[in-house]
Amino acid sequence: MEAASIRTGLPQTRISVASRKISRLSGKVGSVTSVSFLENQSAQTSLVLRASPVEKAAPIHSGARGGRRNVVAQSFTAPSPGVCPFDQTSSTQSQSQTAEEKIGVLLLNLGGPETLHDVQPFLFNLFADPDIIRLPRPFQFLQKPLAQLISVLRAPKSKEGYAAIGGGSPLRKITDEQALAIKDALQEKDVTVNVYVGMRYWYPFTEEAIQQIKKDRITRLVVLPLYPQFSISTTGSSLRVLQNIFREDAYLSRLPVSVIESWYQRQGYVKSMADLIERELQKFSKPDEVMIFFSAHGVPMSYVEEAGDPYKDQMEDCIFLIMQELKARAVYNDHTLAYQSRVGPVQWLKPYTDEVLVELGKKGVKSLLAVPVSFVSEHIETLEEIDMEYRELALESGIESWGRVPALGCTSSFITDLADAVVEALPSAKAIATSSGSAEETDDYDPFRYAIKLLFGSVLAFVLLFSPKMFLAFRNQLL
Ligand SMILES: C=CC1=C(C)c2cc3[nH]c(cc4nc(cc5[nH]c(cc1n2)c(C)c5CCC(=O)O)C(CCC(=O)O)=C4C)c(C)c3C=C
Ligand SMILES: [Fe+2]
Repeated sequence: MEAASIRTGLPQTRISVASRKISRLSGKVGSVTSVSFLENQSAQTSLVLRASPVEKAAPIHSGARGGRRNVVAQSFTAPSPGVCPFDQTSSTQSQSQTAEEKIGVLLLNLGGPETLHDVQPFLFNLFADPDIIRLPRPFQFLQKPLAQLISVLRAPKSKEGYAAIGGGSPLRKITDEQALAIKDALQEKDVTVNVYVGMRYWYPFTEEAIQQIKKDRITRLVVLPLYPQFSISTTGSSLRVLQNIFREDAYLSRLPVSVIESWYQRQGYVKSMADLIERELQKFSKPDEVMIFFSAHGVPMSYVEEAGDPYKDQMEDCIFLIMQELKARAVYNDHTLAYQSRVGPVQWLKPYTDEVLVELGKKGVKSLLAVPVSFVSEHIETLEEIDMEYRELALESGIESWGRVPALGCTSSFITDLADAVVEALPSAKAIATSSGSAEETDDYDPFRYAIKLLFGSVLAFVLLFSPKMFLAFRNQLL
């Protein structure tokens, strides 16, 4: 698989700015772009893998909140001959490396509230993320007060959504299942790994996963965000968290790491999506007359136009590849792409899913197959937004026949492909270099300054947001 098939959007400099010093690494393993999230990599820190005959089956722990372990699958042993050996470099470190190799795979995901009680604090974590609400530098001290306010305003609407899908997000359960499936798929390839789940906004948090990785003395780590396409708001945000944790820690900063930045371009993913689409099309009475409607989670337009988020380019590329695969199978349906789930009073990527559905209905489209394409598990936006809200809107707009492609979940061809991506990424794992945080990044550690900022920020946020005009603008968009 050639490097030329990888189209990840933007040149390194723009990505670096966009995702706060998350820099791309040169290495491209198969069709996966491997990245490391800190600068100043040194070949001197690469480690040698040695096969170990010892294999110890370990119990499986399902991650749980509040300090319970989030290793969803683990066992310690050496990689397969297919992965091993790695080239030994000239470093002293590698020469002294004799311990068995313990490979970790860290799955990154968004996380979701497990109960209705979790919804507001989950939303707070989400909106407190500077990669989700990107405030200009002078206003960054408003981040947490704003997050508090927006999460409280948004919570009732979100709760309704989560209540409609059973009272909580299924994300954790599905991600745990995917972790186990990836572990098993790797084991079938004779690669024994521990798989960890690190969520960005809810349990098990990424920080917990990293603590477990440290405890387990993992010696090589592959980071696999469960987002096919890269966005500053998803993969970028999770990598920023990792970057911050890794650079402060002596063990972690020496750990060889490979990050699979985006993988929508992998054949296994594209073919698995095409399989699902083909299968769902067959459920319609006239399959070739069905409009294939790709619905992606949106991001604010400014992410793409100002911050250089490659998400839109990657999404369009992804749809192109899936349609190309379908054409190769003689499936020539019309298709379209729109963006869903916008939040707040700013412009998001267009066209918007709801508006396109209405237009298609007006144009006389009668059969439509919705394909969620930015996420690989069922979640609130598939189960509630697409299956309930958009379905109803489509039927009201004149569409008579509605279908929806399920999320990939644990589809075996897809899981096998992710396992392949891990194997391909292993050789390019590189240790990060330690560097101290910038003034901006270490700012929050001064509790006194933090308290003053929080107080001042809260007052300002409330004054701004409770001015009738601002409040109404926000409220109308959030509720
Ligand atoms: C590729 C996927 C996603 C992108 C890009 C993304 C950006 C993004 N999201 C919000 C705001 C919210 N997202 C919420 C839930 C949510 N988001 C994603 C994925 C992406 N988000 C998923 C999979 C989920 C669902 C998790 C689950 O519990 O099932 C929510 C909460 C739900 C709601 O109230 O609608 C919010 C809010 C922003 C602002 C953003 C880009 C800046
Ligand atoms: Fe989202």
